[in-house]
Amino acid sequence: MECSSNPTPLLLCHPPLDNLDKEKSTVDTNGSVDRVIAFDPSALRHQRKIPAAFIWPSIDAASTDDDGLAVPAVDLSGFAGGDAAATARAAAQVRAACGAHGFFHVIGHGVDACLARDALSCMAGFFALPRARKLRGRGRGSRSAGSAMWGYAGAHAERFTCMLPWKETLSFGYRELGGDRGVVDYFTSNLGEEFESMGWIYQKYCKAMKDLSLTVMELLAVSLGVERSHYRDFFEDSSSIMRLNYYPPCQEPELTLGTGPHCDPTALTILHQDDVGGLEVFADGRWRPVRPVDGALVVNIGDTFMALCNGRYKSCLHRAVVNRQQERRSLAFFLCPQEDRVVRPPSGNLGAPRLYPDFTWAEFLGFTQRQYRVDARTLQAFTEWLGQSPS
Ligand SMILES: C=C1C[C@]23C[C@H]1CC[C@H]2[C@]1(C)CCC[C@@](C)(C(=O)O)[C@H]1[C@@H]3C(=O)O
Ligand SMILES: O=C(O)CCC(=O)C(=O)O
Ligand SMILES: [Fe+2]
Repeated sequence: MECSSNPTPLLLCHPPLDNLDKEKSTVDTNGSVDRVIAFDPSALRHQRKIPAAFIWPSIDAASTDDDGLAVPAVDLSGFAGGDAAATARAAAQVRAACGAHGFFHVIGHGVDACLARDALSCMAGFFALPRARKLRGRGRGSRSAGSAMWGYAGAHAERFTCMLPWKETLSFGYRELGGDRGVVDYFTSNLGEEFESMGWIYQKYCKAMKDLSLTVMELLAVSLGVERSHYRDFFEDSSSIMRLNYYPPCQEPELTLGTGPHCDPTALTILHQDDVGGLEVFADGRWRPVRPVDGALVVNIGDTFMALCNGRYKSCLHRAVVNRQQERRSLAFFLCPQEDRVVRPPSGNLGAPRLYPDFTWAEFLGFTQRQYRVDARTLQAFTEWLGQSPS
């Protein structure tokens, strides 16, 4: 199973790489472009055709093969309980999946089923609000790397001019700090006091995702033959991104995409998708659905982990398609290193030569916010750009 071949080596509506200034790579803004459209699904619903800005090249859109991707269901309960045979089995499953395409399901993960259900269902209340109200969720205050990404976005129309994704998102940062109510505060200060209970749901959900991602980090270490706590320790002070994705039904789903083809630049993604389906992975030269499995969460390796394991495990191209009939919801928790931590593989058995230079998450995040690449080369392009830039 190979995921590296590239269906569309395209760069989306952005300035060329050479125009980038390394000094500015850690700041949080994305040289914004003229706004072309306000994504309001309730108004767009009444139009027969979708606006041209949402149309993707036919090579990208709607080429789904029905052949679902084989993703193992990795049971974490035995591993977490210290069972040696269960650990060996889980590590072997993860090794095979991550060496091939980087996607697997986790079951027996210990995330409270009611919390997971509430986190998926309560986002409906937010996305049903009038657009002006949702825009209050744009976020304010934080100057940390990536904070330009925080808040509500309708089709990213304020960032891009063409090939817009057919989705609305609400994004916010997550960091485990004393007091642990950063998410609640984000909701109440940006959306209003009436969003406090929703804030608590995501506060608890993010904590559950952080704990789960550290468990997965331990399993990844075991599977790679690295000291068990190595990656867990690295991500203990992580500063992650939580994103709520809402994909409205679309009258011309074969012309557009909910999320365009990309590799997650982050370290690890835990995706909780509803039962509609839409996630697809580019493996063995075609787009293959990852079908929803009740109670399972989808985990995938991102570019930053690929660098942390010197390319042993793959960060694979994926996307989300939309459909005519049903809205779809997904929750993505992106585990990211603390901004200034240096990303480098552990010395020892992951071997030389090094495939990627040292970098920090702040540098890489800044790069991705200027360069959204609809191909599998983001990390490669970043590496080349770092090499070219004066240090
Ligand atoms: C660091 C990130 C940038 C994106 C959100 C997280 C992880 C994945 C990235 C993204 C989903 C890749 C596809 C394009 C994108 C613009 C999107 O459709 O949302 C990306 C995110 C982003 O830059 O906001
Ligand atoms: O919604 C999905 O299924 C995938 C979304 C995704 O890949 C992302 O947000 O990075
Ligand atoms: Fe993704």
